[in-house]
Amino acid sequence: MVTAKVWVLKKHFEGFPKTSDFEMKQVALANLKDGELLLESVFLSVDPYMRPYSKRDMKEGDVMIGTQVARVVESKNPAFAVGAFVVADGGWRTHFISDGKDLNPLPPSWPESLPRSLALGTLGMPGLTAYFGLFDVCKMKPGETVLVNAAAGAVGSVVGQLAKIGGCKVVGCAGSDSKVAYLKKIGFDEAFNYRTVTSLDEALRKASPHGYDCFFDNVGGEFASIAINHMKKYGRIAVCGAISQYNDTVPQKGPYIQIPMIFKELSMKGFIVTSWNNGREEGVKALLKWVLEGKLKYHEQVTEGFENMPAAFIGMLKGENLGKAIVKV
Ligand SMILES: NC(=O)C1=CN([C@@H]2O[C@H](COP(=O)(O)OP(=O)(O)OC[C@H]3O[C@@H](n4cnc5c(N)ncnc54)[C@H](OP(=O)(O)O)[C@@H]3O)[C@@H](O)[C@H]2O)C=CC1
Ligand SMILES: CCCCC/C=C\CC(=O)/C=C/C=C/C=C/[C@@H](O)CCCC(=O)O
Repeated sequence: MVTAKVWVLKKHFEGFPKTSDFEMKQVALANLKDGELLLESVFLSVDPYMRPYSKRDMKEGDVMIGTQVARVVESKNPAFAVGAFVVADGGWRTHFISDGKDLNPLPPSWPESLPRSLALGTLGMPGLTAYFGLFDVCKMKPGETVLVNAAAGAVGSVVGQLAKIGGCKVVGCAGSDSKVAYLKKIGFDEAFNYRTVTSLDEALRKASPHGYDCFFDNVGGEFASIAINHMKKYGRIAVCGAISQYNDTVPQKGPYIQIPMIFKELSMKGFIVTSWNNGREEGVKALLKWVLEGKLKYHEQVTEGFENMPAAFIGMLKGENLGKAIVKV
């Protein structure tokens, strides 16, 4: 009998999550039934969505939601051989049983040169978010100017590079000078540290005096309220996330956006990447091609040890990650 370690939400978050909000437990797994398979997590993802989704979708005592790259260790399901790797949404668990229905197999042709953890980042949900958000929501065109915040993160760093591949000028912001240096290294035309500039308004104007055609918003809040005034006429805003608001105990009250929306005749669209689940294969194929061509660089913030999942999650929310935050079991 296999005993899994799991992390449960001991107490709903109030403001920033604390390690005391989590509790590690041990769960004895039953023997496999026909059609089932036993999976062992190899890499686990920590993502911003877990913060707001935990409030909406979880009750105290539930196993934390999340995804992983897992290896098949035992199988009574002919579609999955022992040793195969899959992306699963098994939550924060070291081992779990699946009936095979909600698993995304990694292609057997996965290049040996690439870490399988990329299936949680650049070649997975965050990378697909950038891909579909930029091409289908922003509808960027060559020669345009693209703005992206949280630009050194899992989604933002892909957005900026895809925009460069698409022939655009790219402006990004991040929360440290080292992240800003990384952005310039991977090809951003302009980048600034939003925490240290004296004026966001001035920084946005200096980076692109004629404004922005596309704004890929990962942050929301005050930044978005200022950035909207720098949009060009007929600009497009892809509302991807609002991480500056996820940990609010009292909702922020921003300026109202109707005047610039009307005056500049802007388009603003919120989106969730799972709406493109049918396009997953197309997206991963395109992203993989660019990675193998060296046009799409990736960086992973790897935390070692299942016991460190809460710390990795909290660290990501506080900006301690460069690129995709993952936990290596
Ligand atoms: N709509 C969708 O389907 C999806 C939406 N998302 C959203 O995209 C955004 C980025 O996700 P992801 O790339 O996975 O995460 P990241 O890898 O970018 O990590 C989160 C980053 O957000 C930044 N951040 C945290 N707090 C603040 C704040 N108060 N103000 C400004 N920046 C902040 C930090 O970077 P910094 O150093 O720059 O502060 C931190 O590193 C999130 O809002 C997420 O919810 C992600 C996936 C799918
Ligand atoms: C409850 C309010 C939510 C407000 C918006 C918050 C966050 C947006 C966001 O970050 C959404 C992310 C969605 C991610 C979905 C991930 C998993 O469902 C599946 C990913 C597994 C995979 O296919 O790789």
